[in-house]
Amino acid sequence: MLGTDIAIDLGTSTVKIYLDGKGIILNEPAIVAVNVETDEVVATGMEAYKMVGRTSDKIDVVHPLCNGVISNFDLAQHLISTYLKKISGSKVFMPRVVVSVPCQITEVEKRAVVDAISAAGVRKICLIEEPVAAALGAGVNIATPHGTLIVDIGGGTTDMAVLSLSGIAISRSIKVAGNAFDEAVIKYIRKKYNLIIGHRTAEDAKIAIGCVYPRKELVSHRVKGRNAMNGLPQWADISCDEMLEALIEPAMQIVRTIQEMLEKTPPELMGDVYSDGIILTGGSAQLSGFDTLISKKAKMPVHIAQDSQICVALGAGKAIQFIDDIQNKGYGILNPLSAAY
Ligand SMILES: Nc1ncnc2c1ncn2[C@@H]1O[C@H](COP(=O)(O)OP(=O)(O)OP(=O)(O)O)[C@@H](O)[C@H]1O
Repeated sequence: MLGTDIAIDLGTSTVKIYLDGKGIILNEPAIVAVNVETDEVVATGMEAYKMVGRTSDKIDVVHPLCNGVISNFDLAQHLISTYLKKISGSKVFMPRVVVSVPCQITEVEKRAVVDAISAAGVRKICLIEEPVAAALGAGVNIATPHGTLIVDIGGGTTDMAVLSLSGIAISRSIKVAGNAFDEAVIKYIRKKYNLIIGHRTAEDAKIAIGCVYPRKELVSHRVKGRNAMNGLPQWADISCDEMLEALIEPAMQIVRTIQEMLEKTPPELMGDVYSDGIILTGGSAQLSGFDTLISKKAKMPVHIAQDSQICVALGAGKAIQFIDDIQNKGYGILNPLSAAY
């Protein structure tokens, strides 16, 4: 195991780890449960995820990453060390690491990622911007002289970029993605039914029947919670049309950002983008109708990448081959686009 290279997609919702030569070997929630009185970690990952909305006052379930960046340094460090120990077992493990980060994060935010991973004991760290990793993971041939528009819709952020031979021609990152959709469902159900539901219930409903474009199937989903007026248990059967009403606003924020980025895209690259279309990656790209909505509004074809939720981790894994390009002892941004030339 000593000398192994790995890639980490340190996401807001999930952490994925790619082992060189093996593929994705870990895909777990980015969640930690903490005892608020003793500050002791009581559960990590899937175990902590099962506790969401079901804990006593003594336990706090925390997401150490918020909107794609580290918001609780100690817990992020704990999360990373736990997962690295999990994949290495009892073997000595000093990997070189490629880690994906949202585009447009600050130097301080990058430093936090590097420090949190370094503390787990690694030999070298290289960062890769999420849209670049997503493109590689989606199987885009970056060695051709072609403009590609990639939109990664994750849990905390939506990162998008037009990639060209020299790297990222233009990019945008907004804090609207899966978590914002869950919040929108919670708000809608509270307003319409006076019903308070938890985050997990909202996420389950979104995955079960959520859509951002009218669906043909007439399915419904039961959500259970607490009446906001009398505090008694209550349920409601939610339809796809209601989910559409709840989710359309955050979805349109993403669409407007794509349109605004297209307006600023250099004209030479627009032709490629218009003929090839947009590639969607990330877990939230699977939300029903997202491809159709974007295609109608941007007036171009839209394709959802295969295994969209693990594209960034797969692409960061493919970028391991460029790790020797970064010579410095600290960290550097990997740019496989320019490395290909
Ligand atoms: N079938 C589905 N339909 C709709 N949303 C889904 C589906 N499957 C997963 N999701 C959503 O995808 C999101 C997680 O996606 P992903 O793993 O790409 O994000 P992340 O890497 O953790 O976050 P980020 O890149 O923003 O830091 C969650 O909000 C989850 O609810």
